[in-house]
Amino acid sequence: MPPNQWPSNVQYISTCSYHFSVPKDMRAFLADGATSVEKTNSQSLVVIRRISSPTHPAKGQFGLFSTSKIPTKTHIVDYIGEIHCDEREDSDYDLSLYRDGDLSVGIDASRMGNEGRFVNDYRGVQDKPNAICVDARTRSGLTMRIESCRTIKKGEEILVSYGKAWWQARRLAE
Ligand SMILES: C[S@@+](CC[C@H](N)C(=O)[O-])C[C@H]1O[C@@H](n2cnc3c(N)ncnc32)[C@H](O)[C@@H]1O
Repeated sequence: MPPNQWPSNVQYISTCSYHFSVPKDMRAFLADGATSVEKTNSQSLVVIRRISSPTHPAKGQFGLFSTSKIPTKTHIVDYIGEIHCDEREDSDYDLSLYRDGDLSVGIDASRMGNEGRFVNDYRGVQDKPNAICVDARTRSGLTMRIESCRTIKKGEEILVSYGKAWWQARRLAE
């Protein structure tokens, strides 16, 4: 069941979907170790909320907020979406998962995803991120996780760094 505030034009999924642009051998590598659908605790640790703070640079959009105190180094939620190898220049929901020479693998949550797609960048909100994106081999294969990098208070927004390259690419496109 999609959580509250879920947009009707985006498919809610709980495991990544593979786009046909992922070559067969790459797909086998990424899915290596996948056994069954991994149960996530996403709905208990985070909630999607509209941002109302007038000073927040993403005011009016949505963000991800903690529902309870989260200790440091805790797996908060997976970043789930469409695993692809084609260009997604127009997507603001595309994270890099893996690179093998010229082949780059991303997770794009613009058309399908889970709560992870609502994580905002810390820039303009606070001095440092309180969470990080890490790749991990889990029972779903190679995935991207959002983990706390310090204790997060109940009700705090979960904020990562998208990386300088992510912002530079968008500035150049403007
Ligand atoms: C992965 S989405 C995050 C969720 C998004 N806020 C939403 O409501 O769907 C990335 C987009 O969020 C916005 N965003 C995230 N962090 C931001 C920040 N620090 N400053 C300005 N905009 C931000 C930008 O519009 C960016 O393209």
